[in-house]
Amino acid sequence: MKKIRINTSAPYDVLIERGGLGKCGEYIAEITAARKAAVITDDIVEKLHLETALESMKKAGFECSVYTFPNGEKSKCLDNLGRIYDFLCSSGITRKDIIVALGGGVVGDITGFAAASYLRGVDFVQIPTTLLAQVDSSVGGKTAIDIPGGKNLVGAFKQPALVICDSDVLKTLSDDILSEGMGECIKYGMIRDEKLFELIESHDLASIDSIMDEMVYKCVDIKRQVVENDEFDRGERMILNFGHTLGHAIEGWHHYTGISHGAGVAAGMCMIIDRLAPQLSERLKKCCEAYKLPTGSDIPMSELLPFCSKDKKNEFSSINYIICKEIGRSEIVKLPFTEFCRLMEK
Ligand SMILES: NC(=O)c1ccc[n+]([C@@H]2O[C@H](COP(=O)([O-])OP(=O)(O)OC[C@H]3O[C@@H](n4cnc5c(N)ncnc54)[C@H](O)[C@@H]3O)[C@@H](O)[C@H]2O)c1
Ligand SMILES: O=C(O)C(=O)C[C@@H](O)[C@H](O)[C@H](O)COP(=O)(O)O
Ligand SMILES: [Zn+2]
Repeated sequence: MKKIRINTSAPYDVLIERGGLGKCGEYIAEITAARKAAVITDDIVEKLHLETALESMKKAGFECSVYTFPNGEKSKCLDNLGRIYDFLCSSGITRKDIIVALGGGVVGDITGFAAASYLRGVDFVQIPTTLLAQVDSSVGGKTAIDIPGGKNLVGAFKQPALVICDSDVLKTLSDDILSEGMGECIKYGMIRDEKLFELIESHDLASIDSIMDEMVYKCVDIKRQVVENDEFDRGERMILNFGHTLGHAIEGWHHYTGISHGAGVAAGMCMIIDRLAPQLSERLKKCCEAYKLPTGSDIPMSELLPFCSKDKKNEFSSINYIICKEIGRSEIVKLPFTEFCRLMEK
């Protein structure tokens, strides 16, 4: 097993272990005195992996109640959040109990926000079951839901008490969902680590499993460094948003149904690189293509820019966007929003 300690305001470990799901009860028992656990998942993960998790948790002495919701980004919404609060309330969850998010980024983000707000805060554990969730959403404490006005506009910072990444669990992912996770992995290479980018570009969707644990470890470790330096996203952490200014806009334009987050990020990275660092375009696009990710979007820029006006990186009438001039090196650029629009519409 590999362990990465995340030294944020509330420090915790990320465990990376094949077969870790079957030991989750034991690991959770080590970090909490809780006896009651509220497990939140979606309907696909429920069928594939819930039983393994519950068996282990019950063996470790937890009394578990389970809430399942329909899979997909549409569930990361206010209505579903309300139903989660009702579930936590009817399950008798107290501040001393534990909430477990078993699923992809959607389960993790909404469960995390419920844990941040229910009773003004209950400890929670992330058991990420998609590649995207293992390398990104389960670590760092950003929790959120979407509202019609934009992506992740309502949320809180709430660090999990533990993260358990089991790469065996990723074997049940379809190629499409695996590919979406690669969007964020490519992002890490682009912003911080040329060697990681080289490792990724020397593989493809069919061969990526052979370097899965190494890749997950490297991505989580980059996220650790960035989040430890800027937990609350006021400076350096914004680099983790590379590709997201336009990516989130594409997701919003599609009403959170037509395109996944990881695919949106890939398209967003390619679009900004095309315009502002074209010398990197060919290499980035080739890498995205190897993982069957989009390298752009047909949506007119004029229809995407209104979504960018709601970006959380905005300050007054300026936007902070992320650019890489070289692979492995990123910078944050602050520009008046009108100037950003002019650059994007070129
Ligand atoms: N909080 C953060 O820092 C952060 C970082 C990146 C992304 N996100 C958010 O994460 C979300 C995207 O996460 P995602 O890509 O995991 O999407 P997701 O949670 O919707 O999962 C994608 C699909 O995979 C299915 N699935 C999950 N695990 C599976 C498994 N092991 N086998 C088979 N199917 C499985 C799900 O049921 C779903 O249909 C977005 O809402 C995005 O905004 C948050
Ligand atoms: O952890 C971060 O910081 C990130 O930006 C990671 C992103 O991959 C993730 O999609 C995040 O949820 C986006 O955050 P937001 O603040 O733009 O909503
Ligand atoms: Zn993301």
